[in-house]
Amino acid sequence: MKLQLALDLVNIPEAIELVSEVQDSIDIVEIGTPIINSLGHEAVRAVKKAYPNLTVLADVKIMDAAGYEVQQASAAGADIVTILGAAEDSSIRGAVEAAKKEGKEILVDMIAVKDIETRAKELDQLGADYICVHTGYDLQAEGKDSFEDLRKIKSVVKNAKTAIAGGIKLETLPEVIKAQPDLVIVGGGITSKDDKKTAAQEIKALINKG
Ligand SMILES: O=C(CO)[C@H](O)[C@H](O)COP(=O)(O)O
Repeated sequence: MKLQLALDLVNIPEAIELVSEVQDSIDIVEIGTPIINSLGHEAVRAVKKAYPNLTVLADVKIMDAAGYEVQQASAAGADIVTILGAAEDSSIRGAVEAAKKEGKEILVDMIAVKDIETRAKELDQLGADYICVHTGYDLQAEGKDSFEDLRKIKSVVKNAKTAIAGGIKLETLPEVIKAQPDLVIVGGGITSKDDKKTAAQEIKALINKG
């Protein structure tokens, strides 16, 4: 099980500083959608340049023109690029093809997908590298989580790695670990803490215990 740190509400210097505190505990750093929407791929480029050995995920949440979008994110230094599970099959195929060509990976974000099991089966067939259940901020505010969705995709996905995101913190991690995803994505559970290094270390230690 790997740990991905999601950076959503910081600027580029803050992102670089934050990663320096927690880099020993994380496997992947995500440049979140809000950063890319406001600062563009420059944020991906800067973090990859600062940490060339760290796997960088660009959370661009692609919905269309997927081959082109994957190329752009890859050129900026992303190792993993996200697309939405609700996108057309042709877009998913375009993303997977472009990623393969560049030696990168695709993470499909299942946010807002209603029939999680059926779509996860299809995405698995379409060649997604990761399928990620995700409770976005708006549903987190309503008290929702993705634990049941994770169990559902784990039961149908045969080839892709599985991931979970959305409001995960140390206290809820045991529930996540029970379902054994390949990747656990944590944003606020680390970034909102005063002592981010310790928060990341505690989360990583629990993940390592499995
Ligand atoms: O993709 C996102 C929001 O759309 C976030 O990066 C993801 O939800 C993880 O952050 P947090 O742990 O703070 O929910």
